Amino acid sequence: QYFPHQLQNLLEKYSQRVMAFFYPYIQIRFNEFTGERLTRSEAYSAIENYLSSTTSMQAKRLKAEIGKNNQSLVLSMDDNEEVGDEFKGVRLWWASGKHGVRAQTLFNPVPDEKRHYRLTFHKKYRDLIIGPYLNHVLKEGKAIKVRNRQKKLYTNYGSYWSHVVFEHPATFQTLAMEPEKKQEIIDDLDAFSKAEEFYARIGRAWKRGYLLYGPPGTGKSTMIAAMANHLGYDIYDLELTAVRDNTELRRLLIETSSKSIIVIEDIDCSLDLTGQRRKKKKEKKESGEEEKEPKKKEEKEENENKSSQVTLSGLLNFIDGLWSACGGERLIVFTTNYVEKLDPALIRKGRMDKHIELSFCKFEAFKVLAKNYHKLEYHHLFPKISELFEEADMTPADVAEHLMPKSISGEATLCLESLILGLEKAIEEVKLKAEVEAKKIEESAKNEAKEEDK
Ligand SMILES: Nc1ncnc2c1ncn2[C@@H]1O[C@H](COP(=O)(O)OP(=O)(O)OP(=O)(O)O)[C@@H](O)[C@H]1O
Ligand SMILES: [Mg+2]
Repeated sequence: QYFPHQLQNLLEKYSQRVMAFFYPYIQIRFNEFTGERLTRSEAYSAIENYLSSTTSMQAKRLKAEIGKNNQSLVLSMDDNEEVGDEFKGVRLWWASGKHGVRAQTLFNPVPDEKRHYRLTFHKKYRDLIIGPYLNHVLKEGKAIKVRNRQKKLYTNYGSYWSHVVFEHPATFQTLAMEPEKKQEIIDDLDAFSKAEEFYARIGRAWKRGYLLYGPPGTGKSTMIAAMANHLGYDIYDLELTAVRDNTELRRLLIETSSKSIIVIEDIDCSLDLTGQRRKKKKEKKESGEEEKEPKKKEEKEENENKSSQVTLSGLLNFIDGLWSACGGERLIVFTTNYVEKLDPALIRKGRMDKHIELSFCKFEAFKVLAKNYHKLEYHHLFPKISELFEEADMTPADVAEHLMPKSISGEATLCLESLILGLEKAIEEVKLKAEVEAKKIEESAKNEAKEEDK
């Protein structure tokens, strides 16, 4: 009161400077609830996730909650705990705390405890921390959230998506495949999921197309599940035959969210996609030449078109058209049993970035299954099985069938013996078939010779 006003101001200013001199740290507070309407802050929850990965190692008092998928415990720092972190050699500290308790009222149903995180660091690293470090924290935190979130499986009934919780247990670890090939796919997926900046720089939509092909039971659908589990993406299983026309297709595809895999199974049979475009060309040609088609055929085509009018060009337009660019990070996966039947336009390079062949089980892939099913690293029957795999074509699905224990206490040896019988039978069948074929050819050759004689 006795101080002149100015003097008081001056004193405050200097005391702050003196403080700053002895206390060379900067503190930033991140409140849980922000804004006038007190919504939960995105930064706070990202930090919470980020810290959950490091705190469980460091902090001594933790809070545990059941995660959203009802399976795992999520650990976070308890109130008033502190943990350290390091970024490019710079030490910094995170502390959790409570503040400004406000009474809960009828109109203010926000919890009366308000939490915050406080970040402390030396002021000479101000630029490094406020820029790159906080960006890193937010990005990591969001990535962890995606990893922990519940994945969904969408299916279209007609023109609407409906979803169920996606809980397929398949992972790349349980997938039977040659190790190098598997690793190549995993690396490819990882590179894609981290390539946001790259795609932005080259000016392309952040998406990637895979074509999985191979005989039935070789693990195409299983691999899609493993991809979704690996990346934490949702799956949109698009049933093309239920989509009426291109407009509907476009609507469905616009409704898909980022971080998802759009799957079109059995692309060769889900539509007469392969034929339709050619048919149209033919029609044009024929009408140009003013040749009238027989009526019956026209009617038949009309009927076909009624059930589904999605065309190959409609699909292609989506794949590299504008819609695919709205909101990035999507994988598009086609599967087929007959790659050679597909229209070249659909699979030309640049459209489907990666072609993956899933094929018959070989010994390396079998070893993965033996490990999964029986925890076997080695067994005295392995050399024999290895030999048989050289000759036999058996799908992983069939091999898995043999390895499936027949009883709870199922013996590994029994399963392996059953597999050996199966492999021998497969080889036998191939030989028989070849013999029958040879006979047929022989006979037809004989017949031809006879006719020539006549
Ligand atoms: N490579 C594999 N690794 C592990 N299990 C496999 C593999 N391939 C097939 N299986 C097993 O066989 C079953 C059928 O496999 P899946 O449905 O993935 O085959 P697909 O290639 O999609 O066949 P289709 O062409 O008929 O759709 C699965 O339940 C899975 O357990
Ligand atoms: Mg399948």
